[in-house]
Amino acid sequence: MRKTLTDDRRWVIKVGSALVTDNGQGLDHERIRDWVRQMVAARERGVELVMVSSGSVAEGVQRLGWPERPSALHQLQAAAAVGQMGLVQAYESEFQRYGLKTAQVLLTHEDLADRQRYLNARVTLRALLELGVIPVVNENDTVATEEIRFGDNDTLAALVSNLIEADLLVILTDQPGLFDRDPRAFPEATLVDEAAADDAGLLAMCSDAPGVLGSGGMRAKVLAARRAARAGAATLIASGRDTGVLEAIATGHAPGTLLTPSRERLVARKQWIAGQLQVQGKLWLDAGAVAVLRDQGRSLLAVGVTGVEGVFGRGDLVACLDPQGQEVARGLVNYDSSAARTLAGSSSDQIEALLGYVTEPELVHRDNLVLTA
Ligand SMILES: Nc1ncnc2c1ncn2[C@@H]1O[C@H](COP(=O)(O)OP(=O)(O)O)[C@@H](O)[C@H]1O
Ligand SMILES: N[C@@H](CCC(=O)OP(=O)(O)O)C(=O)O
Repeated sequence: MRKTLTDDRRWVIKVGSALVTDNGQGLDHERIRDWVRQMVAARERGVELVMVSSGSVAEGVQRLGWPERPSALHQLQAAAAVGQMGLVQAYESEFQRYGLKTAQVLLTHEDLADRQRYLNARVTLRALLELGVIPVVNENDTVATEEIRFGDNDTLAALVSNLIEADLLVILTDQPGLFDRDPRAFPEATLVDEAAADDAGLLAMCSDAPGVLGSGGMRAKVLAARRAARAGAATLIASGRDTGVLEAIATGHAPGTLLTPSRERLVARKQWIAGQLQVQGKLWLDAGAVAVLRDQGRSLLAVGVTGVEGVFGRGDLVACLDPQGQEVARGLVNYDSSAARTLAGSSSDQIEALLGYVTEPELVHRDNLVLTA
């Protein structure tokens, strides 16, 4: 029996490019009007809402009269700047019909990687919710270069869910939900009704390829559900083409695929660590270290480290890999990369003799360590 979502009080609703722009033909005002109507109804039942809307590039391409989506970054950035105007205009005027205000929030990966800016974004979003304003979030595509992009708004929506501690992330897309195989290639694929967000089998069901206008495909949505689950949120993947999909959530008959959290909600600081997209280095662990991290929630000591990769400073984010190279955890490291190389394999009481100083007895303290596998 599926968990009902009727008690969820804070939702993030993400809509994909193909939906918002009627498959790239231009903003689908009718559909936007219908989502807004349903969101307003949810608000009246006491739900707080943040929207994450894609579509700036697809809308910009259409407005500029280009025959297809360009591949050059500067053209994508220009298209995003043009299309974003259309997006905010559409949401603002639809919500205005109900006397509600919207706020444009454009975020980059760097904004959320930096702890101070992350906290600022959190305060702002929460202030907007308190003011009864609907934040409409997108990636700040005009300044985000290839290396620092989220790339897909599913990831961004999951991080926004973490920022506002949402109960529910709704990902509206052009499919009725997650199928056991890509329905574009396998018409006989069947819809998954409910699963644990961290179920390892889910990723194998997804092809990486997005639709013509999307960017992350179903894989990005499953990964987003995992990220949201770490902060305690469930994710519903459903068709934005179904009329009444948001109303159905409120009445307990949500269509689509529900991916539920199976672990305890991480504390806020650990959510931020888990939400980071880029690591500065890697620590290879022996099997014993993997076991104590995973099963006993202990700190990582240098004695369990067999190799160090990358150049990083004290306080940077590093990934911890098992002997097969699979990431098992990530955390903020207490020693820089050259000190970590010196300490690898040694016990904590040797730190002073090896380095001439001791900052901490652990390489990564458990308060700064998050299991990711
Ligand atoms: N197992 C799967 N179940 C459903 N859709 C899948 C699956 N694997 C791949 N896909 C594809 O993912 C696409 C949705 O991703 P994407 O185009 O990025 O959407 P959006 O623009 O809404 O973010 C679908 O059109 C579908 O063809
Ligand atoms: N920031 C980009 C988002 C691209 C994107 O993630 O698209 P989608 O996979 O349709 O959600 C835009 O607005 O075009």
